[in-house]
Amino acid sequence: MEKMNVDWKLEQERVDHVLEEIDQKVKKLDTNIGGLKKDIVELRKDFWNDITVNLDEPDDVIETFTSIKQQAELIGERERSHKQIHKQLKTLDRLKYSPYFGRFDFLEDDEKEEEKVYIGIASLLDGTDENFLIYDWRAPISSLYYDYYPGPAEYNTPFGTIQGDMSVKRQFIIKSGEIKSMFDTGVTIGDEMLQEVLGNNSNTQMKSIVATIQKEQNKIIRNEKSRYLIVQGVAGSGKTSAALQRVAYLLYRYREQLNSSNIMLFSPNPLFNSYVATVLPELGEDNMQQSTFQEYVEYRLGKTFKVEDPFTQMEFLLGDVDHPDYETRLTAIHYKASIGFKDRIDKYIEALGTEGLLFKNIKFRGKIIISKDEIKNTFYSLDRSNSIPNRMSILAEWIGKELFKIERKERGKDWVTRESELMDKAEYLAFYQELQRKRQSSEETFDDFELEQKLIAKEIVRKHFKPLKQAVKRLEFLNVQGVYRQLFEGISSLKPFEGWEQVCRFTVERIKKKELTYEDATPYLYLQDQLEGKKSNTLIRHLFIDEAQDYSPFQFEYLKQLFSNCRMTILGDYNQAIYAHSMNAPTLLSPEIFEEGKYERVELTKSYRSTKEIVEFTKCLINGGEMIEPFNRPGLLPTLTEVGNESELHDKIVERVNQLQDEGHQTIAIICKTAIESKEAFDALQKKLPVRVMDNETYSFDKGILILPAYLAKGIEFDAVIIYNGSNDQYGREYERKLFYTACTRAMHELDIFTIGKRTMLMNEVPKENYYLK
Ligand SMILES: Nc1ncnc2c1ncn2[C@@H]1O[C@H](COP(=O)(O)OP(=O)(O)OP(=O)(O)O)[C@@H](O)[C@H]1O
Repeated sequence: MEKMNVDWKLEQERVDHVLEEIDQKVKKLDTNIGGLKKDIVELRKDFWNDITVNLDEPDDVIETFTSIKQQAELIGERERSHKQIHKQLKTLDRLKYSPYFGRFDFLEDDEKEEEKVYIGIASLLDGTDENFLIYDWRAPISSLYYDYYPGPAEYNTPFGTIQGDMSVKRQFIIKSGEIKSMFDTGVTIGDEMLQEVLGNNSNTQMKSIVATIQKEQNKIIRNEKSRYLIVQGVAGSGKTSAALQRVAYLLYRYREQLNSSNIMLFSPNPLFNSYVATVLPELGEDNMQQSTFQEYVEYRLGKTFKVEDPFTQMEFLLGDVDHPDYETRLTAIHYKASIGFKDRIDKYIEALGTEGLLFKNIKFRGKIIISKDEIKNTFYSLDRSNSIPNRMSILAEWIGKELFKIERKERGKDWVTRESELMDKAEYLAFYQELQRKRQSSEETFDDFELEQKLIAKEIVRKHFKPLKQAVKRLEFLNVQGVYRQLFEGISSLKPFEGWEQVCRFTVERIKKKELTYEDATPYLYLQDQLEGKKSNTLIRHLFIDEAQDYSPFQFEYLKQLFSNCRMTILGDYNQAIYAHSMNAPTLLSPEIFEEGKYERVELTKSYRSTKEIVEFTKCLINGGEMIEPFNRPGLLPTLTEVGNESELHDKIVERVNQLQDEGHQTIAIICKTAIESKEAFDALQKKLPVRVMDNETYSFDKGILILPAYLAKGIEFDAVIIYNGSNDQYGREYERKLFYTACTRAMHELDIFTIGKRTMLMNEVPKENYYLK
């Protein structure tokens, strides 16, 4: 105890010293930034004064141009430095609040002196710029902190492995420059600290976990070897957290080659996007690009179709089982997600190289000017050794030329004369100015009125042809819709399975109505891109896919093509595979869909989110749950309350919510099965509680009482979770097991299940002592 007090005093003195150093740095930077700001303001003010503008002779023009360029570069450079310093100041500000969270002492083999390594969210050098007062948590040496306990230890650097011996390993909680707690730790870092962090109330925004990264998570964060890193992690095991720290790590490790615009995160819904948006800025990094697969689909197909989103698909499948299309859809969803369907499309594409492509007539002013047959004949007359996309671009060029011929002929037509007469003053003036401009840059002379009329005609026709030409460039003459439909219309009459006819009928009917189901979106885009030869995205160099169990093998093939040079970090949990296509079928998490030797797979089995009691309960809800290991944070048993009717249900929920709030819980989620049930719950509860309902249009959430369907709660956590109606009527099918599990695992501290009538059979395997029957 005595020693600890002395240590504490010494450590606080060091913190004070570091804070002084930070202050010195801030002062220095403040002076620099002040000077820079003044420079920029003055440079901007004098921009034109310092430039010699002379446009008389070509040489002078070049000189003027160079002078402008130089001046602009000068400002640009100052502005970049300004931004840089601004960023440094922000980081120093964070360090000032909490300079570091860990320390270990390391004696490198063959060295005499032990180094005391302090770890924080950024590196800090002392006044001589030689010694590290703080090491960035991402520096090579810092990995020792996450990977070893005192004893022999080693770490990798770009120049080789360094070996040595670690002695002290210490953790700190420092707030406002004051050490609040300090522990010497052993095997795992931060049992005490984790207890403290995890015991806190949940937040509406995810937090960074740098101070308490666990060894197995560190493996994910620092992995550099494989093209595809697959992480199967149980609910609450820190997959999303590890993914975000990994983004920060990559940005640090490859800071010369990589910036935040080269990294993209695909997340399950827009709400999740905002939930994770603060983690990287908290670590002093810019956020990566974020999107959802659906956003991409909408961007590509939203103008052509009413595209169904995955939530609507889910509502359908969770809803009326007796719907006449129910079984057909289920079959279609499974098949269209599979590699079998992709193979079929690949064969189809091969055949399309010889026959079967469909085109659209090109019309101008209501008349066909190039017919679809003409286009088709031209396409199939092209050398077949060229790929379809190559032939498509040759075809587009041919159409472009044909259009130009037609365009020229149109100029003399009556409609053009009429239009030129109808031109209003403003339009005419615009044309006239354009002509003047052309006159300056052209050899032609325009004295003649007739010539001017001709040019006006040319401009009018050009204007009308412009959208047509642009559409041709976008290959819109190809009838992708028809080609896709044809797949289900008997051209390839091979029946892959029983019930295929119904799937065909259903698909064609939908497409005719300009509707595209979610399961059709990926195959449709795949087919389109294969025919058109879409270039893959080269900007994104690292793609993160969270909730990867929601992606089908077909989607993965598609993503691989879309991001062909990209590394991928793929994270998910097969026990949370709640979409129909991923149930009892391979998903993006399944090793068999990856090429041997190209991927690495990491498993996380420890759950950090929920109390031990909640994890012991939820692990019994799924098959194979034995391997889930709770982090040892004690709490109360989950409860089960059976009631007789809805009004009793609402009374009990109100009572419980009030109690939870009194206990200090700030985010309380009432989780329903579907959006429809959420709406009903909201209507009933809103008179009695300040509740908010969330749907797939909700982009962020605040603390309080929330009602939402389980599929929207994915990836997110709450202090307390109330299952709205966990009865056997609601969750009576095997199909709903993973949904129920996902809902229950959102709880950090408290889980209460209410049921009208008999509880769900999905709880059959849960031992009675794992919950409290009210
Ligand atoms: N090493 C850690 N230190 C502190 N907190 C952690 C750590 N690992 C995970 N957590 C916490 O556990 C909770 C769950 O983490 P996260 O959401 O990243 O898990 P997940 O595996 O993505 O979960 P799910 O699949 O259920 O959505 C979060 O509150 C996170 O902050």
